[in-house]
Amino acid sequence: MRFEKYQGTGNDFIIFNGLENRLKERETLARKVCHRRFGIGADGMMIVENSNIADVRMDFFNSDGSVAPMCGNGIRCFAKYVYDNKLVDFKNFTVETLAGVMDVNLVIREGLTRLVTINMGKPEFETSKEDVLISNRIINKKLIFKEESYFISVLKMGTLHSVVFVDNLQCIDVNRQGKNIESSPIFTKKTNVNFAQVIDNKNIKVVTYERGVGQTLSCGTGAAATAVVSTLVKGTDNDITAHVPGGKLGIKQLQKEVYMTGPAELICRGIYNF
Ligand SMILES: N[C@H](CCC[C@H](N)C(=O)O)C(=O)O
Repeated sequence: MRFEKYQGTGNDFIIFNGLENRLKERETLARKVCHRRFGIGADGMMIVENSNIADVRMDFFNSDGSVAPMCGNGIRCFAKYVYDNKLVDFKNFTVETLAGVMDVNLVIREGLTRLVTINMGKPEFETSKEDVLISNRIINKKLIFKEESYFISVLKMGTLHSVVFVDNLQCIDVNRQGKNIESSPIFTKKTNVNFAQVIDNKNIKVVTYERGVGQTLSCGTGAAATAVVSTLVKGTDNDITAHVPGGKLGIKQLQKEVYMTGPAELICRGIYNF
């Protein structure tokens, strides 16, 4: 099967075209193709499918094979893939995801996609019992996970995110502490975890421990969720830069909707034996 591998601020993905291959056992395929030794290696896998409500549909899988409703870095790479492979004719189009229909806009320079802007929609602070057991609204609440206390905010930005602001990210063991929160029993289907630090009114730092993946170099929906909490709890600007280990993402909040702008790059393409 033909594949293309992309990265967006260091979050990397394998993309298959479901329109040319009827892909079965997709969760198994995701686990195998994302494996860093026995597969091609990636944080996630996306499959292009037809949609009745948008120009195209994106099915997203974490590297452990679990399905996730949305992926911010992934949808930027997905948008570049469908445009460059002429599956859509315009640089502004819609993508159906399990989190709803997203508007994407490609910034093309010298015929190449340089940046992609995604309207991620509105953040949801009211979480259901389906996601969080203890309360349906957690904003800057002190909670204890494995005897360590955190001021945590929980929201849906396409997918479920927990945000913890700290004074110094250097003091956080992202893998250990991220895992403790990600797999806490208060989250019925686990959570993505973002540790963040305010640099100034227009810049924040974010490091993410992703549900179903582990620590990544970047998480687009996580950066967006963190920017929203930063404005709410820390009073930072509505238009900021999120500095992630793999690069930078622009996050703008406008009339309650959240727009993310960032890069999407083709790494390679080839044939995957499955
Ligand atoms: N890396 C993605 C988030 C994937 C979310 C997934 N890990 C989940 O289980 O929700 C992003 O750039 O937004």
